[in-house]
Amino acid sequence: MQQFQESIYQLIVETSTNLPGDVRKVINQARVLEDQGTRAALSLSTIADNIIMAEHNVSPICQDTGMLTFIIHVPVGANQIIMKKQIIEAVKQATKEGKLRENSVDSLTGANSGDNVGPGTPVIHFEQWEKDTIDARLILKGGGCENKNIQYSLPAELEGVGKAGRDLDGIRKCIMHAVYQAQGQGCGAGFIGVGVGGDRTTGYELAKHQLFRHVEDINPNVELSNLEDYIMENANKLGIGTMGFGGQVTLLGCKIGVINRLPASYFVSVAYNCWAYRRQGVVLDAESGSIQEWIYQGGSEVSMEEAGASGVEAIVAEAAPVTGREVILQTPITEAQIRELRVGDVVVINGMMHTGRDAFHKYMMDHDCPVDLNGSVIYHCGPVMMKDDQGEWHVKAAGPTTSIREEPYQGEIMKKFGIRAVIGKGGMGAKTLAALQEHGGVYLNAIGGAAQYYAKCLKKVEGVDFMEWGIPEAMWHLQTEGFAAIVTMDSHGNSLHAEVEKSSLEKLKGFKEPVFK
Ligand SMILES: O=C(O)C[C@H](O)C(=O)O
Ligand code: SF4
Repeated sequence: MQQFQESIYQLIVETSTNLPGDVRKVINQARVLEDQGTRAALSLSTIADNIIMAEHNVSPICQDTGMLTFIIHVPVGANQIIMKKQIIEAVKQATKEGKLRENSVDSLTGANSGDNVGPGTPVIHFEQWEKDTIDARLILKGGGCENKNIQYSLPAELEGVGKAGRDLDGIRKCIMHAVYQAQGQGCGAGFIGVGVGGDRTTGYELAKHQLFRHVEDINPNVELSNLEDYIMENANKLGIGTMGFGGQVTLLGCKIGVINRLPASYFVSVAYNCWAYRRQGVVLDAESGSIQEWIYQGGSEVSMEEAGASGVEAIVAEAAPVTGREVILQTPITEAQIRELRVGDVVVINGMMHTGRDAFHKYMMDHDCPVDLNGSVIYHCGPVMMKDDQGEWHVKAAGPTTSIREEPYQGEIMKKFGIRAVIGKGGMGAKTLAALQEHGGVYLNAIGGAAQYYAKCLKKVEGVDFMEWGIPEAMWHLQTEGFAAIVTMDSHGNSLHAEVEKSSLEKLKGFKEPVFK
């Protein structure tokens, strides 16, 4: 088993940096379906560019490299203790080399272990089988989409679709509702794995396991296969679209599995996965641990049909049909400049910007900030960073995180420090919208998961505060050039997120009548 650790390392790098072929194909299909020049089409072309960049740079597709979850099938007698040790070593190495973000955090103290290893992480499941090879699969499912998982206990009364009973039609309603409630916060267009039955734990486990199926496979259970087809056809009618911007494509895949349950329980568990659907697998020789074959089609075999222009040029070039407006802003930004902006405008930012996410927002409620934030931009982002031999930091991956988590604090923090713009993804709620109006602020939606694309715009790391919170939570001071994002909440009370949520709820109501009798 001399090569086992190296093979697992390769599996991690491939999973984090090269989106598999089956996933790429459906993203390409989605691009064809979306009307050119819309916000959704714009997002998809940025996503496609980002996939190409990650493969080329051998760097994380998304900065959130997720909960490392390994499922390993081994021949009878294989030494799982040694394998576990080697998996952990491979994880540490991949983290050190910037292929994974430091993502394992003490739940009570918030301390980051720094190497992705800690109680409960990484997740490793072993299973014995009769074959004489090892099958090692890995999924990297990020926190934002994990937060959009949902579990239903039937019967239930669900918003929009009404009563969901203990039958196939009840399951249908749960899934439609699950897609609706995710909106754009889980970086849709997404994939869902559904587990029917089990208890609360095994139901979710089954749901996550469905994400290991091939995108194009057909469910051998005819009833479930029909339901999967129904969901694929109809979930896209909700009009939520990529990033929740509205559009034709909301869901890219739906896989449903079933296991037995207790008479009293009827759970429908839904695992929501973002477009950055990172899972791969390898078949290994049980003697040497060397890779015999890859289980999912390699990313490099499916081209992403590079957009004509790439990066910022693509956003700017395609911006005109979206709103007709593209605004370049140099920080610090004035209130008057912010009041000019309207939902739909594309904003390109140059100058300083600062990252701030969960720890930052809570802390700043009753502390001073180490830097002057008047007229500044806060970026909801936990980047992947690497220090070079000269001790200088570099941004390796830096897409936005889900902004709604900062809803309790955001408005007050903006007013307290004079912040003019926040950048994130998925939108924010009524409290922030009111504060934007009162104070003169704007919410900019960046394309979730486009971590390579945005890293390229973050030219220089000027400094960092709060390193004791760990790399993702620290406050990074970044010099940026050509950072493009879309105004989705303005200072005039308009919110694209509120609009899409409202219109998709109306559409969801159209799915109330029974379909599967
Ligand atoms: O933690 C992150 O960087 C992002 C997270 O996966 C999210 O979607 O909010
Ligand atoms: S930021 Fe978006 S793409 Fe990245 S892990 Fe979170 S949900 Fe997925």
